[in-house]
Amino acid sequence: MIKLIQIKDMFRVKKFHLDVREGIHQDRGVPRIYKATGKFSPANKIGEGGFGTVYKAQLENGLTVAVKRAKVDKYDPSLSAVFKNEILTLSKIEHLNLVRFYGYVEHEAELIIVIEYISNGTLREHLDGKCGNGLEIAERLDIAIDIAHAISYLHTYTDPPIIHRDIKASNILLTDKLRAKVADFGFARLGVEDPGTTHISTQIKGTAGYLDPEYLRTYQLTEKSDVYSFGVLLVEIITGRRPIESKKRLDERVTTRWALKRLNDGEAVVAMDSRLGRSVGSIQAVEEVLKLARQCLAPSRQSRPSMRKCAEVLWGIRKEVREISSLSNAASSSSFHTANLIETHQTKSLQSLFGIEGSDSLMFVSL
Ligand SMILES: Nc1ncnc2c1ncn2[C@@H]1O[C@H](COP(=O)(O)OP(=O)(O)OP(=O)(O)O)[C@@H](O)[C@H]1O
Repeated sequence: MIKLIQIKDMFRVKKFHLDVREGIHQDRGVPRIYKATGKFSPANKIGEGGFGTVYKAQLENGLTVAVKRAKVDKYDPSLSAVFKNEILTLSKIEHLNLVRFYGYVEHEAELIIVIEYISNGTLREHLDGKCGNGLEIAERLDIAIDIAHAISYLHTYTDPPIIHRDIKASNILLTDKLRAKVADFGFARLGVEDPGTTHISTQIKGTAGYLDPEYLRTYQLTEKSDVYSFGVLLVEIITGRRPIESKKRLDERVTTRWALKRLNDGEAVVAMDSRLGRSVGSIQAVEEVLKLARQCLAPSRQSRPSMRKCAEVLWGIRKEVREISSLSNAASSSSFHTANLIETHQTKSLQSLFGIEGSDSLMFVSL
């Protein structure tokens, strides 16, 4: 029988470790996953990553899930290592803005992870216009805040902290209500447990364009490497561009460098995604988000804010945008009111001038 670890069970870490140590040889789990995915039918395929293929599946109990099937290669054990790492990390976490883990199957050559199915594509697909109707500034801010909450949770509220190491727009899944869920924990690492230690020394993992230069140089990994990637992601959210745009002019190829130059030259609006509506609120938000990105992208990790601080700054920006938009709504409705008053006044004056009354007079005025 497929082992679908219930959410409440996932926190019995001891039980999970036992499962991992002994392995779960669920010979009957595989047929059930075969059935749920239509024998891994291409029609049910929803994505392909470097380490496996993702399928949409319907379990017997009616639950729709995403099934990630590892590309198991006996000559390349690193593939299954990435998968097992993802299982281990997913089993330790639960947060509204992280993709939910249901269970896994390991049997002979099959290694399968069963996770929550998120229906609305990735953030990158939305920014590319392949999904959805284009994201407005308020939606982009909400998404950035959701991601900041998810990473803050990983850094602050798990013990030991978890460093994701692959924060990028294609790893952010969106729900129908445009809530963001961080996915893909294949590269995640447990952070330092000992308060006297500042970093972990480890080989470089991640995606080009999002990688912390200090980690690249020193092989020292801390939570601040995720903060750096989050800074790249913020620039991506604001500009709509990918971190590396190889077809652009030389000075525009590295998006963070180009966007921060625009910010430093006092023309942040130039870096704003052309699909974003221009308003006082959105332009101000773009500038403020780029300022936060600039801090996240500081060359030295000590100068970067914590993810918690990033979330707080983003809350402040969202609050300002809401205030500006409600003020401008109030102003436009009050100017509408004033215009109405003027028109009524003019109507009355004209009525008295021409000695006419009723709806004809209104027609006359509107002519
Ligand atoms: N839980 C899910 N619900 C819906 N779609 C998903 C889910 N997980 C992944 N996908 C889809 O499958 C694609 C591949 O996901 P996967 O995590 O395997 O790789 P990736 O992050 O795109 O690439 P890589 O692992 O090489 O960085 C995603 O881009 C997404 O479109």
